[in-house]
Amino acid sequence: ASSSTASFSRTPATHPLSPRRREAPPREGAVRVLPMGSSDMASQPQSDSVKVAVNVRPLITPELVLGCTDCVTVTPGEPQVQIGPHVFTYDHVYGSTGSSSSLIFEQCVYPLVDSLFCGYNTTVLAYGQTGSGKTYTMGTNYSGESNCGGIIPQVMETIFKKADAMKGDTEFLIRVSFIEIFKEEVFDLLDDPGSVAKAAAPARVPIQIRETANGSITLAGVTEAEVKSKEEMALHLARGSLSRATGSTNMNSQSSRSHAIFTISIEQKRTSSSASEKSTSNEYDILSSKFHLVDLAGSERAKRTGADGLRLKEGIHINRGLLALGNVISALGDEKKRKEGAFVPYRDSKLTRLLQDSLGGNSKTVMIACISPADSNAEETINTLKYANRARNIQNKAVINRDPVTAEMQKLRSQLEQLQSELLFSRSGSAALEELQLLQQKVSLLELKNSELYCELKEREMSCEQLAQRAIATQLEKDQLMLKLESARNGKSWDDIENAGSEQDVDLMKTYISKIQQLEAEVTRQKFTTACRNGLHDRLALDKGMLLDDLGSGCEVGTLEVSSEVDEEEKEREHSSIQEKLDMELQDLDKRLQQKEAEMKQFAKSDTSVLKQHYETKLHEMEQEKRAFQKEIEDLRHALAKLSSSTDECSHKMKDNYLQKLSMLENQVSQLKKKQDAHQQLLRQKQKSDDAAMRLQGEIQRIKSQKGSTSTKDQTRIRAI
Ligand SMILES: Nc1ncnc2c1ncn2[C@@H]1O[C@H](COP(=O)(O)OP(=O)(O)OP(=O)(O)O)[C@@H](O)[C@H]1O
Repeated sequence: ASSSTASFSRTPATHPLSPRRREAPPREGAVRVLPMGSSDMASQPQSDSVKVAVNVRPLITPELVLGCTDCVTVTPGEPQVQIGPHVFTYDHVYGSTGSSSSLIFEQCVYPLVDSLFCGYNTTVLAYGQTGSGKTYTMGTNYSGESNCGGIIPQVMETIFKKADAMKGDTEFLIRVSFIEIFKEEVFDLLDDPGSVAKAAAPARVPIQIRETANGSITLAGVTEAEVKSKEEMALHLARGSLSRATGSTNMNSQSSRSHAIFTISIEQKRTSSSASEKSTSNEYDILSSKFHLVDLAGSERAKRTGADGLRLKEGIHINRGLLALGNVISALGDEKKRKEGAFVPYRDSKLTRLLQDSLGGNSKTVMIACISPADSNAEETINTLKYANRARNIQNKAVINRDPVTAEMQKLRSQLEQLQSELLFSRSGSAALEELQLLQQKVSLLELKNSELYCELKEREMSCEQLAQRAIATQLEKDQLMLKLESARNGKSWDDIENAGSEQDVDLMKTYISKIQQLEAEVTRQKFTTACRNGLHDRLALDKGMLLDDLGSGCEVGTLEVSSEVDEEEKEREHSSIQEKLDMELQDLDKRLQQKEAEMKQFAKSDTSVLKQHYETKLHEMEQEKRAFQKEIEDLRHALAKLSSSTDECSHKMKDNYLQKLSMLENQVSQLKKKQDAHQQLLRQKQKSDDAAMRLQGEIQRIKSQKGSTSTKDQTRIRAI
């Protein structure tokens, strides 16, 4: 981890991978930034409105215990939320019978990761009242569990997947920082490795916010830890989450008392080796971009949170920061004010200063408004929805962040080359100079075309990837529906069917589907290779025919005979090199087939009957356990019902105890149910994957025999030639 000046600026710091890297001073110092108008180094700003999604969490146990009812309605098939007489429309709505919450990442955040790799700054911001599910949605309270489903863990995974895929021609430098704004002071959550103990909090030194001459915001001395893997990044997230200030209130037993910003910085340098690539890569040389993942503290009312003393003070600071944020959103979201160029009060709080670029600046931003559906929270929910609605009008101006020093160097270098060649050719006459200029024009046109094609290629690659993801999702949905249908046919009740399918199963299904897709793609590729090779042989045969025709057409002149001999020799050489190539291709094919076969064997190796027996015993045990828990729950509910009529202190305490125990038991039962369903799904999945493996094995067998026959044909043809 390095301690440096982190930039929240509109443009990047100098890339450490650049040829002449400027070392940043250890704690503070101005980062060289590119003026917004420099069009040769930064691309034209993309006007982009802030996208807003609403996530409605389910009613949680404390709300159910209090007898709250659901007062939020999502219009089917529309990103629209209704609460009382108010109707709001957003870019997306999730939860409470809107789209499934698991789609948030895919639809809202995945495109931002793509933009991050194209050099844009990006932000995801979770906003909402206390206890509305911001931390849950963002996954900020990450404890190291691999499958917690929050946005940040998924972002981490996707970033490293993409970086791995681009490793061939791009060098990456990935860093993370994690800060919190607690009582209007900024603290570094990665600063102290042992900062788990909250008692150490007073010793923490707040970080200063600095503003450079051109208005960019930096954090002096914040830890920017370089990470090489998803696991390393996750470790920093988990460590920072532990250090974050949380406390218990009546509204949330684990309430975040600070605004947290987890920032992933990516610096990429293309390392294209071929000369043609180099000529077009100038513009893509070094890109620096940042992904801010913001989990705000929730707005709260002291009356409802029951906060006093320290908690009350924290609450006041939280509300003050959120009020300032609300004012900024209002100023930016009001079209009339924006057109009049009204003042935006970014400087009113540290939160708004740090989010200056995310709201109305150089960033592509998605805001996720989290709401509770409980009628007791209706007033706060309406407020959140109103703010979210206003945020949709905010216009950002995102630019691709290129490293300014490298871009400047590149420009100077090409100027120098131009001048040198002009000087050289001015000495050898004006005709040569004209010719040179024509050639230069041609070259720059070709370079332009090349870079356009490169961009198009990248876009196509991205859309291909997205399509593949969509295909997996659709297949998954189809499989789930088939499972449900099967369950319905087996006489399962609708409730059981609806509740079946834990996240674990969904993941397992995803893995199988993508594996099957991979194998199918491999099979198609091999078919294609065989077809290409056959085409090549046909062409070779044709060539040979033409050659014989040429020879037989009576070349009487001696010189012609000589040239034919030379031609023949050349063709022979060509053919033998093609033969070598084909041999290598065949060997490669053989190797691949062996690999696939080994994979298939592995796939089919596990003994279904033993597995089945194991799972069935497990299922039986779980059923027993679940029944015992359910009985206990029933008993507790009876006891509770009896106690609810009495008002004395002792019964009150007992009631509290029972409630606690009840929610604990409910939790255990739901865990067990999930496990049980997971086991059942595993059994079904095993069967399915066996079928798929069989199918693929058949396919491979077919290719093998095809390969055998084509290889004999190859040999015969080549021998004939
Ligand atoms: N989608 C969801 N499904 C199930 N439970 C949820 C969901 N979202 C939130 N919860 C539960 O609601 C409670 C409050 O969530 P969380 O702590 O994320 O709220 P918050 O908005 O971050 O609150 P605060 O602002 O006080 O920190 C937690 O117990 C969490 O497990």
